Amino acid sequence: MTELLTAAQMRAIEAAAIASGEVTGLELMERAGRGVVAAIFEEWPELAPSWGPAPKPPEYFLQNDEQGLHRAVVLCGPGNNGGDGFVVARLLKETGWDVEVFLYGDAEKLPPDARVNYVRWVEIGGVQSFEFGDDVMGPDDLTLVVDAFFGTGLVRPLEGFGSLFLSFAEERASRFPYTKIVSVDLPSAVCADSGRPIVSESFVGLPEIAAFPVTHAHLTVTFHKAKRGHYLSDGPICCGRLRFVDIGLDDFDQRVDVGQQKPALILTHERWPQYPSLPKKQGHKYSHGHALILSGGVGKGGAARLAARGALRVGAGAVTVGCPPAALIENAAQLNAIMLWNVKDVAALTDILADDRINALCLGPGMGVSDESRGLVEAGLKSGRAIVLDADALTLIGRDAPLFAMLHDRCVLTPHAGEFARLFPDIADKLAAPATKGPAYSKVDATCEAAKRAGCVVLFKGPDTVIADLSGRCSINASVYERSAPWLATAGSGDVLAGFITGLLARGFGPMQAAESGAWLQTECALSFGPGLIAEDLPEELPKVFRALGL
Ligand SMILES: NC(=O)C1=CN([C@@H]2O[C@H](COP(=O)(O)OP(=O)(O)OC[C@H]3O[C@@H](n4cnc5c(N)ncnc54)[C@H](OP(=O)(O)O)[C@@H]3O)[C@@H](O)[C@H]2O)[C@@H](O)CC1
Ligand SMILES: [K+]
Repeated sequence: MTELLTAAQMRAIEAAAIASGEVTGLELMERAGRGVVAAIFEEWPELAPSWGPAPKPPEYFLQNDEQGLHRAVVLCGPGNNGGDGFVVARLLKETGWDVEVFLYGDAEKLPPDARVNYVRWVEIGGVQSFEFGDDVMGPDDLTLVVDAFFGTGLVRPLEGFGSLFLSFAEERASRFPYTKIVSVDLPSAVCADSGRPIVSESFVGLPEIAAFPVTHAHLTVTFHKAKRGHYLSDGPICCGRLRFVDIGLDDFDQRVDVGQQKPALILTHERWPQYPSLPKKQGHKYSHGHALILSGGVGKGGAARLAARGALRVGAGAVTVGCPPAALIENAAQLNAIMLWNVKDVAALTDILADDRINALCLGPGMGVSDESRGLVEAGLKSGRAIVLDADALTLIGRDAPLFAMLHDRCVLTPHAGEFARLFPDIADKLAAPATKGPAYSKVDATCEAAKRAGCVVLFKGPDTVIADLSGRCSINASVYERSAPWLATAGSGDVLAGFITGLLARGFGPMQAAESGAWLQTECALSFGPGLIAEDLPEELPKVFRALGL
């Protein structure tokens, strides 16, 4: 599990490192720029000089005989991101590249370290001036555009020639696939905390992110640790691929008070040793819990059956589908290892819940939004059991304040964006409002606020699934970059996720752990199966995923 930083946290870590006297800002900037160049050569070895993938010391570069090998345009902004750009420009030039640099800002006002690197650059190359009408990207042989306009300091929309330059770069890369765009730290115009483009009022109302002046990089190279914006919202689309450069700040993470806000964690393979309870080691079926999934009526049972299969595969000792009497035959024809009970009404459910071996419930998939369904949700909540509320149950809770008020700390809500907006309309409005200044309100902020209000775990679905509990703990299961699994967008995959979480609750996982693990496993199953996946495949892929995890 890795912590995702906000811009403020990154600044605090950098400040602590500099205050310690162990490193200077200038050294950090040099490491950053050097790391960007090394990452470019690792990403595209054909761009690397013949002596290897990483830059060698400058004195070596200056003697090389590979002049004019490639051409780069480096876009430098008015702060330290721009300073990194000057370092990159210098190193590329010393490697034998033709390099043109543009400065968006006033050289006299650059912060001290950026200013030093500006001066170092102008000793070996010029800073171009911009005239409207110029083709600033130059001849067609452009290999690389380095976007060093803004990083963690972005607070306002990019305007004037700054936004024009990004459009030029985008246009060039779209015409010539060999022209690569590399963003330093973050794609300029993307907010470090939210992943949302910071847009000017004049763009408000335009639906497409493509219409905004924002970099869609092929590669983004960031420093120390990922920022939230790399994983949230449009961040991943704008970053392209993401590489990390170690600039020697690890020792300072712990020495910094990163403020009141708890860190957001990104779910990774490393977390699995924390859940030793996942493999079954001993015990009989009921010692691994009994999950009850309520189903809809005739012809509406598919969603609950998918959830039940997910709960069983993830390891619940016993799983039962409860359905109205008319749907018993339909369900019986489809289920074997999963038990089937007649839950004809609220009284029947209350009777069943007298059996305290039933320790986890799943309500919502295919359930309908009738008064009867409302009664079942109320009975489920009253029982105090660990409970996953999905789909129709979320609709019911969203329109019924007394039901909402019954949510408790053993509940997990699993809304997609539409359901989230029905449950938390004011929070959804804040998230949907155009981000005109940074740091912008993020999906992490929205999910944490929702969890606090609901008093339980909220899992807000998407490629950037955010999971939060009422204590402020928050994690992101990102199905982006190397974990991108767009084929997960298939009917029923949400029902299986609800089933995974319910099964894990039955296994004794806490609500937050169950939600995190369920979401992570769902992506792993999708990645393991690959394109062509349908919801039924997800539970069947779990044994393979468990084997790969060594469970
Ligand atoms: N932290 C670290 O450890 C390391 C950080 N490093 C690098 O430093 C970068 C952060 O540098 P940074 O703080 O100077 O911010 P940056 O993004 O260059 O913005 C500069 C200033 O521009 C302004 N401004 C904002 N938006 C604007 C707009 N739309 N249009 C016009 N102006 C705008 C705003 O200033 P303001 O005008 O509000 O006073 C802002 O402060 C980081 O991303 C990384 O690349 C590395 O060197 C290695 C170690
Ligand atoms: K940038």
